[in-house]
Parts: sequence; C-alpha cells; structure tokens
Amino acid sequence: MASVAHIPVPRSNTTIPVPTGLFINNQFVPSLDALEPIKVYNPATEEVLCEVTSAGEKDVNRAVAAARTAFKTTWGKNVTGFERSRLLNKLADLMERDQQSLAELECLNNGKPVKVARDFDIGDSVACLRYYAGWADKILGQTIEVDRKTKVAITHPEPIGVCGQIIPWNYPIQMWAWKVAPALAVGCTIVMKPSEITPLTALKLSELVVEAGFPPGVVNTIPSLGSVGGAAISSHPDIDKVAFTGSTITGRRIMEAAAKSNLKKVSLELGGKSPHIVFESADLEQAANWAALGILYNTGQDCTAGSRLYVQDTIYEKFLSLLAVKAKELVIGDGFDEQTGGGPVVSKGQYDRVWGYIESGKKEGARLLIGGEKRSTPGFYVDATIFADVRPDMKIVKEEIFGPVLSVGKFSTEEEVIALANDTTYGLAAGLHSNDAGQCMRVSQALDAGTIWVNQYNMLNNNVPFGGKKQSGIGRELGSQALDEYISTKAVHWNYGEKLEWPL
Ligand SMILES: NC(=O)C1=CN([C@@H]2O[C@H](COP(=O)(O)OP(=O)(O)OC[C@H]3O[C@@H](n4cnc5c(N)ncnc54)[C@H](O)[C@@H]3O)[C@@H](O)[C@H]2O)C=CC1
Ligand code: BAL
Repeated sequence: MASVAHIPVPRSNTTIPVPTGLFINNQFVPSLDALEPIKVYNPATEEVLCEVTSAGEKDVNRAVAAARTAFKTTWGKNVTGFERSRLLNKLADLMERDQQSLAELECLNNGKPVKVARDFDIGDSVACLRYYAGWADKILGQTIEVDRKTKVAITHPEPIGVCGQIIPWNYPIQMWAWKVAPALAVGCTIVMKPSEITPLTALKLSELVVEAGFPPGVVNTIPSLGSVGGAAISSHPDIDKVAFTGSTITGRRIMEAAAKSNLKKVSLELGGKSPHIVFESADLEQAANWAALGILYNTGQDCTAGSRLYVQDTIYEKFLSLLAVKAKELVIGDGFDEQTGGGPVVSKGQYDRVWGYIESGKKEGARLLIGGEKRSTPGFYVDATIFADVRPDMKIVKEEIFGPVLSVGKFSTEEEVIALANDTTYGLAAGLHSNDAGQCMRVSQALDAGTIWVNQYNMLNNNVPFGGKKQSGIGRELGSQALDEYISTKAVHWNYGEKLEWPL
C-alpha cells in the first residue's frame, strides 16, 4: 500500500490527503523501478509540499498492460455508450462535489488562485465531462450505399485502444478533463502522465475515478519525469495513440518517438505567440479589458496568451495608458484570498525563464511601460509587465514567454497588421477588436490561426473545437472533433447478392 501525504490548507486547521503512489488498476501502488521520488513545490512559498512516486519504464509497462487488459475485457467494445455516459456523469458529479478542496490543492501546487481554479478550471472541467458524457451514446457509424442491389458498406467507429496522455502544468485539472473525457466517451483506456511539476490533482482525481465506478485499468495515473515516463509512453509499442499538450520542442520529440516505434496516432496541442489587434473603431475600454485578460489570465501561462498586441497608430498612446491602468488593477498575490486574480508562475524554472525574457526586452531597447521589477518577498511572483514600441525582430516578440509579459507594437493599415500578425511559426490563436463588421470578417479570415476571437479574448467552449495550425499543433480538442482523435473507423463491406464470376 503506497502512502498518503497530508497537505495543510492555509487559513484553516484542515489538511488534504493526497495519495502519493502510482495509480494502476484502481490501486495506488509503489514503483517497480525505485526511482528518486518527485519533490512537489508550492510556488507561492517555494516550499516542498510533499514527494510523490516517480514512474519508470517498468511502471509504464505495468500501466499499459493494465490499460490493455481493461480495453479487452471490461471497457473498449465491451461496455455500452449508456454505461460510459453514466460513469462520466458520475465522475462530473464527484468533481463538482469536491470542487473546493480540488481548487485548494490546485492553488497549492500550481499557484493559481482558489477562486480561479474553482470557478473557471474546475467549473469548465465538470462541464467538459458532462459534455462528453452526452456524446458517449451518440457515437454513430454510417450505412453507405454501394450499388443499391447487392452490396452495402457499414462503418463502425471503434475506440482506438490504449491512449497515452501527457499533460502540462498550466491547467492540471482542465487538461486532465480535456484529455480523459473524450477518450472515455468513445471507449478508450488511458495511461495518464501528469506534469512532474503538478501531479497532485491528477492523483486526487484518480480516487474519484474509483469512486465513480470505473473498472480497474480504465484510467491509470503515473507521475514521472518527461524524459522517463513521457518518453516511454511516446515510444511504447502497445500504446495506440498519444495525446499531448505542452511545448513545441517536446511535441516534436513525441512525434519522432511515435514514428520510430509503432506509428501510434499523435495529437499535439503546442505553443503559441498569439497576436491581438486593436483597430481604431473598437470600444477601447472593452478592448483594454480583453487585452489585459489575454496576457494576464493564468499569469500568462497560457498557450493562447495574447502576447503580441498590435494597436492602430491613431489610438496608440491613448490605448497604452488605458491598458496600463487595467493591467495594474489585477491583484496578483495570495491565492487563498477570494479577491486575488493571479498567482505566481509555477516553478523556479519558469520564473527564471520569464525574467530572462524581461531582461532581454530591456536590453533590446523596448520601452518598459509597467512592471519589470522583481519582488523581494518569497514566491515565484512576476507582476504584469508591458513593453511598448517593440520591433518584429526582438526575442520577446518572436518567442513564447509563458508569463505576464506583453509586447505592444503600432500599425497603420489593415494589410500591415495582418502581415505582422501572421509573421510567426505558431498558429494557435489570434484576436481582434473593431466596430466594423466587414473588417472583423476580413481580418478573421486572413489570420492564420486555429482560433480567432472577435471583440473578446481567451474564451473557449467545450462544444467548440480548439487546436493549432503551423507549429502550434496537430488535431483538435473539444467539440465533436475531439472524439475523432480517439476513434478508428472500421468499414465493413457487405455482399448480399453479387455472385463472383471466376476466373476474372
Ligand atoms: N502549450 C501549452 O499549454 C504549454 C506550453 N509550454 C511551453 O513550454 C515551455 C517549457 O515548459 P516545460 O514544462 O518544459 O514543457 P514540456 O513540454 O517539456 O512539458 C509538458 C509535459 O511534457 C512532458 N515531457 C517533457 N519531456 C518529454 C519527452 N521527452 N517525452 C514525452 N513527454 C515529455 C512533461 O513531463 C510534461 O508532462 C513553457 O515555458 C511554455 O513556453 C509548457 C506547458 C504547457
Ligand atoms: N488555454 C488553453 C489551454 C492551454 O493553455 O493549454
């Protein structure tokens, strides 16, 4: 029996018990590989919260074997859509029941405020589970006419099999839900590798998987280092599909490993450097709110962060003043205070990385509008930082920072800003603000990204597909499109009348 860590909850006398073993076959078990445990930190205090078991290659093999057995026996094609739907709805109910303690744990491990984790990440995740519960008994095949008299073809949308799911640290619960819900809805089994930086809520959710009544082996959770467990999943010969969210460099490695092993199906949700455009006709007050949200939500640790802002020259200085005020209004601090809107960045590594970019912006001559000063108190906090008058060749304009650091540039014409916006290897998202409907339509058509927001930013819905173009990814999450990522379509050609004349 593996152990349980009791994590103290600030401002209360309570603790949250978190199982720290590997979750395989509905049990928390010790590692077969006996690797160094993973130290898990609180980014608000820089202190260690607990240690969790780190899976090695033997553990990955054991989790895959459990998932394969479940796929062949209790899950896969052996369970009805009605039952998959019932279990997903039950899991959603349990997540909703535990939303406060899950939000507290997410805050302690990831840094995001409890209010944000509870009302947005978990609220959206519960809805995501329910959305895919709704799909589970509606995964339909087709009857395809072949010649009307002697033959017909039937398609069966079958679950693809055992899925490796590798998720990042910026939305630990939400990325879990985005991956797990469509996979379970179609009948796949799962080997889930949470980020080694934020494994706690995935372990806690594993308890809910048992309580909901999922059979052993359907969902397995194995915290591990990316270079160990993540690499073993990507190259595993008995995993049929890998779904990943994270950096473009790791996405490339996963695709390479998939190609070199068993050609498993791959879906990738990768980085971005998303442009956000404000035209002179826009409601400037509203555009400033959305621009602040676009870069500050989740402390900028968002693949869709609107990190390149382009403002029309006629309103440039006025808009910058407005934006500076809005950005300073967001309270970044104690995540257990319900007034707090933003937390620290997730880790020392991420903190150093973001400060490296801030220093580079200063060195390359961008005008520092607000922020750019380190706090002297503990915690990986980075205050809202805005650089104006940036040039396209600056590092802060070209590279994903994943922090609350905005680069603002000026443009004069629609054509000019479309060219600036599309001048990137990424293609995840883009936003524009304008009061001219024709311009909204023209520009949203011209922007080269998987998601375009018009007069808003960063709003996603469970029933709308999400994913990237160019080097921002392959495949789609959310919406009915996400189901396709987990389906292998079988075509049955049926002859009920043709006699074959032989030889030909
Ligand atoms: N698109 C997104 O949502 C995310 C983007 N990023 C970007 O990546 C930068 C670096 O963050 P990292 O934590 O290093 O991202 P990462 O892409 O390395 O980590 C994401 C996940 O991939 C796993 N991983 C790492 N190496 C692997 C490998 N060789 N094979 C399989 N899985 C592997 C990690 O363990 C984690 O679960 C961030 O600053 C940000 O720019 C990071 C996290 C999420
Ligand atoms: N905001 C979409 C999910 C992500 O950042 O990974």
